[in-house]
Amino acid sequence: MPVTDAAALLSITGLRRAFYGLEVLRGVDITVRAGAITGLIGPNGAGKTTLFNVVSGLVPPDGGSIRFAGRELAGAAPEIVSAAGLVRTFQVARGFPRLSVFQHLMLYGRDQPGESLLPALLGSAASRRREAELAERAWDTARLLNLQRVIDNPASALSGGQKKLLEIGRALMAEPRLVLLDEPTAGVNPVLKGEIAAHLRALPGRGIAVLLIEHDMRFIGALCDPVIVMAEGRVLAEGTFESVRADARVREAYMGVRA
Ligand SMILES: Nc1ncnc2c1ncn2[C@@H]1O[C@H](COP(=O)(O)OP(=O)(O)OP(=O)(O)O)[C@@H](O)[C@H]1O
Repeated sequence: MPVTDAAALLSITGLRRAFYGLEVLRGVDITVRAGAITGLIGPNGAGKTTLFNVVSGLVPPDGGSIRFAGRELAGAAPEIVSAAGLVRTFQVARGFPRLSVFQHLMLYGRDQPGESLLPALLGSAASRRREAELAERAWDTARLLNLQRVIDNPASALSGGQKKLLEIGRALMAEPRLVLLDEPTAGVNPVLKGEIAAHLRALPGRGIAVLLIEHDMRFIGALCDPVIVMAEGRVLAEGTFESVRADARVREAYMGVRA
């Protein structure tokens, strides 16, 4: 019987998924606490992105449990998962290059279950109120991520780092309790990495827990506690950054795979 952790927001147990007979997730057990920024690391091909794909409902699991905020979400469709407050970002930011930052934020805020197009088209007082609330939230999100100065610029005109921030903003507009961030600093310069870290550090204080995949160990070390290490479709180690870094099994898993 697994020990239940009172502060567990997300409890994944025995999660399995294979592609064409190749087992990519081989019984993953992970607990994510509310109020924490949890790091997920591991060599290429360990199964980290697949784990995000399964947890966010894009890929159904072959077996196992995903309990989030007291609900079983294994196999649930992506919109059910995000409506439950579990929202993800992608390695390569998605979106519409010609839409402005503001339009992006509004779009993803509006893209919520229960949001019907009809009242918006009819222009009822309730839908106007909802639009005004959304606009306020979009501005709040832009300010939180220091995107307010570029709020009217098209997404295509943003720097690589700003695109990453917009991807995070998109997730925040869904009012999540947990965000899954897939390589939030990939391709970003060191100064902006520091800025992204500072923005992420503010999220637990707003009631948003974070689980992030990242290859930049300095970023992980500065931001994440605990750190979970995956290798070959399983969790290999978990603890503080210092403890997993000192773990011989972790060193071995990385050896020769990535400097
Ligand atoms: N839809 C799919 N069809 C077939 N194989 C897949 C699919 N998705 C993932 N895989 C395979 O699963 C394995 C794990 O990939 P995954 O992207 O989850 O690893 P990762 O730990 O995120 O690696 P990286 O750090 O390089 O992003 C890889 O061998 C990959 O080719």
